[in-house]
Amino acid sequence: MAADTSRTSNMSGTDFFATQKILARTEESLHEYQAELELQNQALRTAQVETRVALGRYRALFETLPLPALVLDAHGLLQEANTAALIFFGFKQHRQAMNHSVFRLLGMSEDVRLAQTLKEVTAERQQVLRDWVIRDAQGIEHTVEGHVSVLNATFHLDGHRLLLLLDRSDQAHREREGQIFQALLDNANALIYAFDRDGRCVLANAHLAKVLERTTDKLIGSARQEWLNSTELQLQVQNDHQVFINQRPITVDETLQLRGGLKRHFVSHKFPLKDGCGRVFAVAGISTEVTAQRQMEQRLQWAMAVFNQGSEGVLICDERNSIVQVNSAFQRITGYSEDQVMGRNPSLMASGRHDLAFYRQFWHELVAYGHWEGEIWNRRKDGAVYPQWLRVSRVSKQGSLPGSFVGVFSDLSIRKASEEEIERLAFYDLLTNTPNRHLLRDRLEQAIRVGTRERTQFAVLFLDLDHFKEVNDVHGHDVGDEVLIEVSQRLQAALRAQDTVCRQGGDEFILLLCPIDQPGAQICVQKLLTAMAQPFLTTQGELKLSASIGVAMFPDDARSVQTLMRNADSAMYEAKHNGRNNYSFFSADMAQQSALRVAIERSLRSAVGTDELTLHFQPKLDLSSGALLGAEALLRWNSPTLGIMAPDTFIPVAEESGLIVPLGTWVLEQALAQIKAWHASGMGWLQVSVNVSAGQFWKQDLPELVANRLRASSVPAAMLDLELTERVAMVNPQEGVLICQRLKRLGVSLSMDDFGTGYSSLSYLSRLPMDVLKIDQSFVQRLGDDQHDAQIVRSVVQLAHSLNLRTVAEGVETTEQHRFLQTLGCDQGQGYLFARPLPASAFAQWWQEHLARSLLQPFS
Ligand SMILES: Nc1nc2c(ncn2[C@@H]2O[C@@H]3COP(=O)(O)O[C@H]4[C@@H](O)[C@H](n5cnc6c(=O)[nH]c(N)nc65)O[C@@H]4COP(=O)(O)O[C@H]3[C@H]2O)c(=O)[nH]1
Repeated sequence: MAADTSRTSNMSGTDFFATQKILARTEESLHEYQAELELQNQALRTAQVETRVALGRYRALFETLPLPALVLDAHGLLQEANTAALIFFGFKQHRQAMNHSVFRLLGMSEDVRLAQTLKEVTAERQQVLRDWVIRDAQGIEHTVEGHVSVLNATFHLDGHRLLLLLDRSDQAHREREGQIFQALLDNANALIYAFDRDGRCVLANAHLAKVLERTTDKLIGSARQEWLNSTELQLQVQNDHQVFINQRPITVDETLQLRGGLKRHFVSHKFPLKDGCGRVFAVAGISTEVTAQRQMEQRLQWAMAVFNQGSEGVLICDERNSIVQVNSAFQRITGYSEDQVMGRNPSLMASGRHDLAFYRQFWHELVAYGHWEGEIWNRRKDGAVYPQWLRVSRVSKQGSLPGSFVGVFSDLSIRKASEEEIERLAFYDLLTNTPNRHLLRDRLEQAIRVGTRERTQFAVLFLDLDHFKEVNDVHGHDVGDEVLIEVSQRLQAALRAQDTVCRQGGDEFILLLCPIDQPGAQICVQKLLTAMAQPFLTTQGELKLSASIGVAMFPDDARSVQTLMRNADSAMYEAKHNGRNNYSFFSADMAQQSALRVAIERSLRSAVGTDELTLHFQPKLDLSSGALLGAEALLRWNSPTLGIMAPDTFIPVAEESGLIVPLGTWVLEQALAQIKAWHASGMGWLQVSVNVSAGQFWKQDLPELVANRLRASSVPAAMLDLELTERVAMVNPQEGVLICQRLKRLGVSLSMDDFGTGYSSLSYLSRLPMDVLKIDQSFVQRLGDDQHDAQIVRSVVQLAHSLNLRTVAEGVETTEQHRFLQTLGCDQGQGYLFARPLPASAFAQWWQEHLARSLLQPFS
């Protein structure tokens, strides 16, 4: 300025003024410039303030960013790091972070990607590194997004990169959860689903879609009635409803049966799905298929039913032989409940009947062959020992399943009892419980085998009680049974244990004394007769009995069962014949008689209906007037092989063999034919008596037969008289009375033959509708000699008359007898004195002569 002023003093005024002017303008300009400069300074200061404010704001912004932010140079060295970044990477101070390599911070694994990104990023194009897993200072992994951008010049950081790390861990976590959930859904073997309040499907997994043969998309939003039947639908809706209402999970059994398909079973766990406000918006379910289990359970149930309902007991033991299971039959048979045997050894039921060797063998077979079967005796809980049929099998260990023993058994006691009962019925006499003839036969065969081998002797005894039938008739069958039981006991008591007492039927016993010789047998027989002679005490009082015994010895008398029996029978016959209460050893004579009986039976069988058989007739006369009142038809047999056979010989054989029935019918027909023939020949009607034996009376419908033959012959019934011995009707008195009454109703006459020889009950006799009593010839023939017999005949006559019966005396041989009988009041007589039995023609002649005689001289 001073330089300018000196220059101005040397100048002209104009110049001066000019200069002054210039100076003034310059000053003015300077002022303006200064003002402008002032303004500019002002603006600059303002700008600086603004910049500082902006920088501060940005700094603050940078600092307060909630995510780590790093400013990197082109080499990846840290230039700036906000507080979040410092914390994240563990820097205490800003200084520490400076020039730190970002690669070292973020881990080598992401080097390449980061380096590439730092290179490729431009101002125009930000780069994002996704799914970047980095670790913070604590080593915790974070899934981040790295946003990389280029900073512009404004920040005086040209070419620097800003790296923002956005933590996406939560999102990644959620996404992973979602993926896991989806994977679970897709891979679950259960049905997973959810239904809203309207019953629409809001969730369905792949398995459900597969089961329903639909896609998941189609299932979502659809209603389940589209695939469920009404029953299943109702149940599922109910279940869901329960969850909606109670808001608590439930576990239920559900089924699903698609059309035509198998019914599938599920166990469904259902639970409520709630929204953020706790409201249930759907019910979800996880249904696990249990079809196989249910089928298994069903099979198990069936198996258990079979297990428990069978009649055989079952027990299962584990490897240590402890009981692990038993069935109902086991409990029923053994009496032990399940609790009482669980864990116990089956030996608790051992009976003690088997020795150690038995059980050793049992275990040996079970272990060696895996099976044992046989009869074993065990003890029930009540102590009773009983037989079982037991099958035990060893079940080998299978995988994790331990081995076991399975025992199946049946109670043999009932079977054994029935077998014993059957044996008893088959081989024992029910009344006396002694062996019957079948068992005796068996024992006899055995005795023959032993006797033959060991050359020993034995005896077969036939024992028959004398007049036993009368015990039955008089005292009833119950008393008869009492006596038979007592007899069998006495016989057994009198003999040795190895001897056999067999009731053959009726009052016949067969005894096998083995071994024994003849003198020994004789002693035994005496003992037996003595035993029988003791009085029998019955409910009806004391009874006296005797027996007749026949003995056959092995091997002297016979070597076969049949012959031994037959010979003992013959000997017994002989004993009876010899006066009862007696015994007889078999002899050759008896063998002949026995053979004769066989021959008679054989010949008689072929004689019926031939002229070998004829009828003879013996008259019956009125003892006072001598008038012919009737005739008795008596059978005669002239056998071409055996000769003339007496009725007393062949009638018993006919009775024993049953031949008496056809034979008796033939006699009846012949007698009726003869009556008719005599009537036809002009001799008038004559009553003819026909003998009827027990076989005829009981083994057929006699009244029916008689009615039939009377009708066929047209003979008046009154012309026929039937002679029955008192024993015949008394076999069964009640029934006998009925049969006699039926016969009487036919109009025939009935005579009681051989009266006095039996032991009739008079009370029954009085009920029999008889017309005539025939006094046995044994009484008649002793008349005059024996006062006692005379007394009997008198009593019989009186009895007969009191019963309104006529009397006929048989076997009248002498005039003394005739007279005596007359004095005794007997009505009629029959005997050699009047006539022998005559053939029909001879009888007709006798009849005519008798008529003529009686006309000429009255009977005396
Ligand atoms: N000692 C002697 N005997 C006399 C006299 N008068 C008759 N007799 C015999 O005495 C038996 C009488 O017959 P019964 O007592 O019915 O006894 C009969 C009868 O029980 C039975 N009988 C005969 N014929 C038949 C028949 O057709 N059917 C049946 N079931 N039995 C018959 O055979 C038995 C024996 O008959 P017979 O030998 O003909 O024997 C006859 C007869 O010949 C006499 O004065 N003295």
